[in-house]
Amino acid sequence: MKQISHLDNIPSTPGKFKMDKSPYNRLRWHSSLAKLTFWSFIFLALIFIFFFRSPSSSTPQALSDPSRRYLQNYSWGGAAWEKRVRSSARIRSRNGMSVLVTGAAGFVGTHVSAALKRRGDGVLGLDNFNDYYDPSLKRARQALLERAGVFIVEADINDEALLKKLFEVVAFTHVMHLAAQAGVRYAMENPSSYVHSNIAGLVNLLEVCKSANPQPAIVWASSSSVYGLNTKVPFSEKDRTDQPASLYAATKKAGEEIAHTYNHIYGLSLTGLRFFTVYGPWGRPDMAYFFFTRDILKGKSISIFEAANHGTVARDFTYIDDIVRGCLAALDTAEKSTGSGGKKKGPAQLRVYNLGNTSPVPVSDLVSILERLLKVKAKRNILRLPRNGDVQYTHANISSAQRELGYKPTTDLQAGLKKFVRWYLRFYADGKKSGV
Ligand SMILES: O=C(O)[C@H]1O[C@H](OP(=O)(O)OP(=O)(O)OC[C@H]2O[C@@H](n3ccc(=O)[nH]c3=O)[C@H](O)[C@@H]2O)[C@H](O)[C@@H](O)[C@@H]1O
Repeated sequence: MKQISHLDNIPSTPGKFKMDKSPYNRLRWHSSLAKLTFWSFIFLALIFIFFFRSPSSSTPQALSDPSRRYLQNYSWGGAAWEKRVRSSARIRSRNGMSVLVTGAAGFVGTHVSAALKRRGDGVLGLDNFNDYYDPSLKRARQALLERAGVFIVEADINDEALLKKLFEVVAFTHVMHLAAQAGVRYAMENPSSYVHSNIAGLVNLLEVCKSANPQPAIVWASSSSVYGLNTKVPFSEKDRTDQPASLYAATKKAGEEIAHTYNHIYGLSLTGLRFFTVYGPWGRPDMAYFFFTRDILKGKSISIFEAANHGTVARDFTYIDDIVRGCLAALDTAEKSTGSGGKKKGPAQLRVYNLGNTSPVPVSDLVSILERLLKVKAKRNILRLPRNGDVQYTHANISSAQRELGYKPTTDLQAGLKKFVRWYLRFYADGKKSGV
């Protein structure tokens, strides 16, 4: 009876479940309700399992699939957010430009953003702060830029809605596209992250740029790695680039072809810059000069690669300030896109330049310079160059950049590493940051 009195408290529902006052019917109604509750529970449980456990659901997949882990739900939008975006992108000098810098919390992105801001250009940063390397270094760069008045929007270049919104809020004249999955050897560990950022992300960005009105001019980071197995040195832009040695190089090469397509069809002005092993303060901890420094200081042995028959492995190491000057010159000489409003009005500029130092240095010499600067002897472990994407030698011919951008590198490896080491020791001085 207690149960019946309990049922009495259930509000009457119209139609099928209309209550009858007889005790017998009440019992029957009770059993129907119990069944209904039971089956509703099963139904809800199935829905829960379908949406929250199925492989197509975004939450678990975002965790298990490394290529999706950057597409988190970043919060953006709203009046205050738009105000910050506008203020960061506001031009403060005569003839200045308004630049969207992707990968702004990255090594090159931070330096380029700061340099643009210093001369009065409007700069808005974009970065997904992924954990390919220690995100706290990216956060420290972000803090540096914030003090300079550059706001970094936290989002992935694959986020179409966000990119569209940014172009609605600001009529960017230029895009400096530096967001990418970098690193040659990591491509064997996480290939999909290269496709996600360097191909899908690039296409998404170009799609939004081609529809923007006005269309911006785009300067973006390609790589010396596109020369791959090319043996003709120094590497000139006209040399073959159809033998990439790593998936990373292949995605950068694909980027150059994709750039051609968007230039051809939509009139986007596009300049690709082939960077040669860029190093310096605020650099990337996944690069050899950086982790050699860390490991030498820790007394850990370092692996130095050599080619067959003790062949020298060398790089055309290029100092960050030289690269920044090259990037700014590429932006300054970029012509307008010609497809604004959806109709291409004529051929648009399509360029590619080597930005190197023109003086390759063997990796073993790099280590000797570090030993002198750190005043610590390295524990050298000489290894045969693994077959994981590395090439033996890079050397840039920079005559095109010299002629057309006025590019002239001025910092040699000794001077550049001195600045890097000074920064490194100061940045990690408190012993709290690991350097990785
Ligand atoms: O300029 C480029 O195209 C590329 O430069 C670097 O790639 P990489 O030149 O391979 O730079 P590191 O990874 O710093 O290697 C520098 C040199 O040290 C050597 N190395 C690397 C790691 C190691 O443990 N031992 C070692 O001897 C490599 O073989 C290479 O010759 C960047 O990581 C790429 O993102 C960039 O696109």
